[in-house]
Amino acid sequence: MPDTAEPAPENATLLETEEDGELELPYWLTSTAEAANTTFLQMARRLPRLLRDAWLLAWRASARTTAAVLVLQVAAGAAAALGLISVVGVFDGLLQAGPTPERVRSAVPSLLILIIALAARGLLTSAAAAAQGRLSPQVFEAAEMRLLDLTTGVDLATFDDPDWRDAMERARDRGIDAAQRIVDFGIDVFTNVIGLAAVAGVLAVLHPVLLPLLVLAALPTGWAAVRAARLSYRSRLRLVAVWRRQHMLAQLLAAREPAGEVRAFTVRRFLLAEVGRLLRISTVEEIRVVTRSVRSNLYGQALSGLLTGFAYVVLLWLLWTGRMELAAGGAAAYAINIGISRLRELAFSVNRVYEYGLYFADFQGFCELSQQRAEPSPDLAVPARFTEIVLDGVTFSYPDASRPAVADVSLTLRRGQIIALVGENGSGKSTLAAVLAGLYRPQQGTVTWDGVDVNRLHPESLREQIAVVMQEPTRWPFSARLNIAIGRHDRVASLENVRESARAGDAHEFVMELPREYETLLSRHFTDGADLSGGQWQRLAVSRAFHRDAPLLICDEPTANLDARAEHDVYQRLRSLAAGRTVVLITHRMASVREADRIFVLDHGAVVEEGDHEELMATGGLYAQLFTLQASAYQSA
Ligand SMILES: Nc1ncnc2c1ncn2[C@@H]1O[C@H](COP(=O)(O)OP(=O)(O)OP(=O)(O)O)[C@@H](O)[C@H]1O
Repeated sequence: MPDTAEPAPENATLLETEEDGELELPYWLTSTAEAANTTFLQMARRLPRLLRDAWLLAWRASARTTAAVLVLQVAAGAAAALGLISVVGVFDGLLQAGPTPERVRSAVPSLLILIIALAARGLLTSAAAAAQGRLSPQVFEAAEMRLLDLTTGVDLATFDDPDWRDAMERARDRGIDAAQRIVDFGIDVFTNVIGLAAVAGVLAVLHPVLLPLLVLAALPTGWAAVRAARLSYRSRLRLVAVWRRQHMLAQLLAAREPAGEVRAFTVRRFLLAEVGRLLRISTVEEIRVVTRSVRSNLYGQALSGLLTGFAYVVLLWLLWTGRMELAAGGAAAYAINIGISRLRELAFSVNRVYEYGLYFADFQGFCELSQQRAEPSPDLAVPARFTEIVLDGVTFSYPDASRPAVADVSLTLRRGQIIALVGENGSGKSTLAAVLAGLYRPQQGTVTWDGVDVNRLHPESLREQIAVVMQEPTRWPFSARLNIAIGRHDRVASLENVRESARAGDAHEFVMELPREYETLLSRHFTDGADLSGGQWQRLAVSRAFHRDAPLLICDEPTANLDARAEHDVYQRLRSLAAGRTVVLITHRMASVREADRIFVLDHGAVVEEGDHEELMATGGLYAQLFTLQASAYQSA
């Protein structure tokens, strides 16, 4: 076991030693790191932007509820101000000359206003809290939907871009939660600012010197709050990499798929130790940050306390020297008290806004990036049935790849043909199939459907015409029935339709043996869920493609996991299905390719041979070599 599994000493500030490369800021965090290494003033300038973004998010989630929260909070602030002003009237009444019953009587109207204002404030604050309670989950919902919408709206090649994937994972990890929190705390900031404005307004009316005194008393608390925010902001930034790694490992340890390997390779203790080490790092760091924040807060509060005391002394001096009425003095003391508690709450919510701002930046960064990468969607729709698809000089490279995966390929597919793509591993067959399926846009060359460039067609309308059996078909955690019917989810499918497709894909028999037949849930993650073998999943995928009933069927090794009999059956059906349709077949089983109308042999992304089986065998090239090799292997077996 590596020595990294040793628990860290309690007092070590592990993150400051930086011996572990993992704790250095990864390259993808550098821009956020710049944001964290900002001065006090720059931090202060960030606040309005964060609040504006929170406001936009809330407004998009529900304009009505957001407006309700704001109006109610402003009204509550106004009621609070009215309450404060009526305190002056109460003191005024009570402190005037004359017999006590007379004084009480003259204080009653103001007292009534005070009671009504306090009650109104209570009601308005509760209504605002209720509206905020409704808004918060709506923001979460909107943020999650926006993220998924943008994720699924980018073109497939973007998924191969590591920077985008990284941004996506960070946004998913904490970004959505941060979006919700930043709105919550943004509203709290607003609420406290309104409350404070009410207090400040009243103090300014009572005596102009009181307002600067309140601000002075607030400064140390504000300083402590921003300092604590900066400390935790920086520390979180440094911990993000550790958290992500710990989170990923913890998820792997709890997932079904790696559970077998975790045991078979006896890596349980090793992985637990690694998770423990990462947790320890963040625990030690968090304790360190909390200790320092508490210390700053203590200094801030103590100084604020002293300055508040000073404010009261000035107040007494104003009264003593007759510069202020006793009634106004009483109200001012009350207002200062409320103002200080408002300030404390404001500091807390500003702190939280900064904290969540870090993750919220991930969310927004990802949204911007994905909007730039969104798939273009021109209006032109594909004709219902095509006669010819032509690829002319098509070249496609993956992001950051040194050489193209498909290089200068020209070929023609006609309606009703079975086309086979063959070649060794990595020769570009799957990539070419994805280009044909309209999933990748070639950087050079054109793909035309009956003479129309696919770039001018709406991508979804193009894909409506295509059914694909992927090399690794998706195992949808739905019922067997829905796993097939999802091939045409927009069309109501009777069980009989689904059965027909299942028969065509050779899935019917095993589905009937499942505990609840077509209604069996195909996921072990749920109670009563069943799992299938690799070959059975593949048969379901073939059935799904049959069910899609599209004029172009692309099969990327549809039989790789099938036994010999199932493979034979599937190909027989593919052939009968090809009538009136075009089938593109990718397979390493050369015997299945034999009867294709046209065979294209790929090598390093380029088509090196083409023809039917006889023609290619006669040429004696790569195809003949591959075919003879496989045939002789079977014969000698
Ligand atoms: N998502 C990807 N990102 C980057 N490179 C990729 C990606 N997928 C494939 N490649 C590269 O593109 C080349 C062609 O791969 P492709 O999967 O098209 O080959 P193939 O002929 O289908 O292989 P196989 O027979 O193994 O399925 C390979 O060099 C591969 O490494």
